[in-house]
Amino acid sequence: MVDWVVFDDLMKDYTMLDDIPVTSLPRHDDYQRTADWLLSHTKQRPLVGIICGSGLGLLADTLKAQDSFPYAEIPGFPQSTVQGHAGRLVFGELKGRSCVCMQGRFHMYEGHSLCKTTFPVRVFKLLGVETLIVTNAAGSLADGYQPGDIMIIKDHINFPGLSGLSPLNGPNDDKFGPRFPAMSNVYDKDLRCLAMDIVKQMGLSQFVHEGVYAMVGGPNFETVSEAKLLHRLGVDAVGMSTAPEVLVASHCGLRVFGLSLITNKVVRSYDGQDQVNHEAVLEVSKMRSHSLQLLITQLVGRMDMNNNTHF
Ligand SMILES: O=P(O)(O)O[C@@H]1C[C@H](O)[C@@H](CO)O1
Ligand SMILES: Nc1nc2[nH]cnc2c(=O)[nH]1
Repeated sequence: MVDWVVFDDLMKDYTMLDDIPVTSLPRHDDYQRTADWLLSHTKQRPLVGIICGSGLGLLADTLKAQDSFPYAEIPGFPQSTVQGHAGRLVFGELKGRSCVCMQGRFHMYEGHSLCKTTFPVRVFKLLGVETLIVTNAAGSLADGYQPGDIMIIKDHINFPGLSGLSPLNGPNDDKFGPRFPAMSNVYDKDLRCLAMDIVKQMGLSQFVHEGVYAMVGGPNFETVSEAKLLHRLGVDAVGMSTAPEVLVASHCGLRVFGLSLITNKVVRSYDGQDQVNHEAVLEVSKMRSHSLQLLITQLVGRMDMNNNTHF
């Protein structure tokens, strides 16, 4: 079993762009062992996996017939350290459909390697999950977005990925997916259309957009010049997560749907006193998390199942 304390110790001498010590990367058996432990501790057989972003963990509390496990009790699972991320894996039903929900995710800025931040996604795959729903808190660049709005993610720009930081670095495990996965249609179009339909029926169209999410490394928020750059590049919302999870999910054939909750406008002017902070991010997440929960619940209830790619 992968021992994350020993793993972190081994990794500390390596910058992420240097040679990663291949022998210390998690292997298929490590993911399988964690999945087998979970399958032997719950009767749920989830087809949908959900990753809750900052302040968005309340969704997990709405699952029916729950079995929940603190990350610390799950063999091989990493631990989360960020406020607003409870650190529990919750199994249960939404609209009668079996789901597994990460109440708290892992971020690169916590000091985790990317294969560690995405460890749960491959465990989901081995549990039988077919569709991954990712959520996050994000700052908006797009004109017309307001704090409290929801963005259906159409595509992403993975800045760490563009500079060589990928959870898929190292030998490829063909049991999970191909060496060179395509990413051109990574956010499932049918699910995006279905979500827009639900949004209209819920009367939320005014608050919901479709746009491009960019992942930056964090943990700092953007300088004004960085914000201007992101805006010019066509980024609608920026955050510090999601892209690596989506990459690993797509690599192993999971269908992906993503939502950003806009918690703040990214400051793009030197005038004014506006300063974003994590507490404000959590506050706004809580304010709108109910609409986000309803949207996800409806989506899970209406999505078709058993139709994704298997390797
Ligand atoms: O886990 P997510 O991406 O929702 O968390 C966002 C990005 C940072 O971790 C944090 C900043 O407030 O919120
Ligand atoms: N990078 C980044 N992440 C966020 N998460 C929530 N708000 C923000 C933001 O403004 N910038």
